[in-house]
Amino acid sequence: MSEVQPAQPVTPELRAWIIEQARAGAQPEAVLASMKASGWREDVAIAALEDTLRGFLDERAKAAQLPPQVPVPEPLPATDGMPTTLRLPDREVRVLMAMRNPRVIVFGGLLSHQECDDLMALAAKRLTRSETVQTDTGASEVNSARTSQGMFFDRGENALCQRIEERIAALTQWPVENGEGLQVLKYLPGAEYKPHYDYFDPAQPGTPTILKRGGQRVGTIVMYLNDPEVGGGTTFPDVGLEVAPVKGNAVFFSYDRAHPVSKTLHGGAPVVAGEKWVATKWLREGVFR
Ligand SMILES: O=C(O)CCC(=O)C(=O)O
Ligand SMILES: [Fe+2]
Repeated sequence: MSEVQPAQPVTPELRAWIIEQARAGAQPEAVLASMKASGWREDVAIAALEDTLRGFLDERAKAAQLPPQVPVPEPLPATDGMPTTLRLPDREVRVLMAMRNPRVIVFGGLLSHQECDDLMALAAKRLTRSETVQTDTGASEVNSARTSQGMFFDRGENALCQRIEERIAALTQWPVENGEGLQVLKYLPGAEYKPHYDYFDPAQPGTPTILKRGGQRVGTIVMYLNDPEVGGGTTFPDVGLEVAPVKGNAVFFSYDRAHPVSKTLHGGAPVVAGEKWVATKWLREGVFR
């Protein structure tokens, strides 16, 4: 049982001193040690440090014009130890790799091979040269950085889309209603998707219009529907990561700020041999209608 102690007030002088220490490059352990040496209880000192530094960083982020930090989907439990398998209501999914910054998780067997084949067959009839949202006007356009063919399903358009959407909602603990419809892309040899961010650039004039429908994108899941023979990995150039496109597997990543500090620059590497098919699911901050 912990003793009840009188509250120790975090005075403006103490806050100023903490910030001064941080600016001078003092290690948190050293700051904590000096606070303890001058009579602070450790738990109270930690809370005072956290609170002061968070406030300081929030102000600096605003001054640096960083977009606000927003909640993001998170598939793994916050408990210690990474699970190797996630038991979703309708399927067991393997965890193959996880990275903290940027948040990237690779899943094994998110889709069955049958589901991949069925999704490709449904999409094949409707493929057209890929378009991306043009952020200066909000309209769609053919973009030379994307040499794939693509199509969009509406959310819940058919039983297969519904099943995949519900599985992804369970995986990411993010409501089905906050998801865009699935996008399917097909790349032929030589085709690629040059590195880009999936969030909408806050500096572009068309972005406020796009954000009226569900807010920012905060997470992406790219599902691999087939095995290209060579090439076609999903690259994250800021951290030198490339995810192998393996049928049924998927890569998840999230971005809590619509800014390059998210380190979520990513692209589809050129396909060297064979075809590459993916289904992409984007998750929004709010309800996407
Ligand atoms: O094809 C890939 O590996 C990446 C696809 C992608 O970045 C997207 O659909 O936004
Ligand atoms: Fe992307």
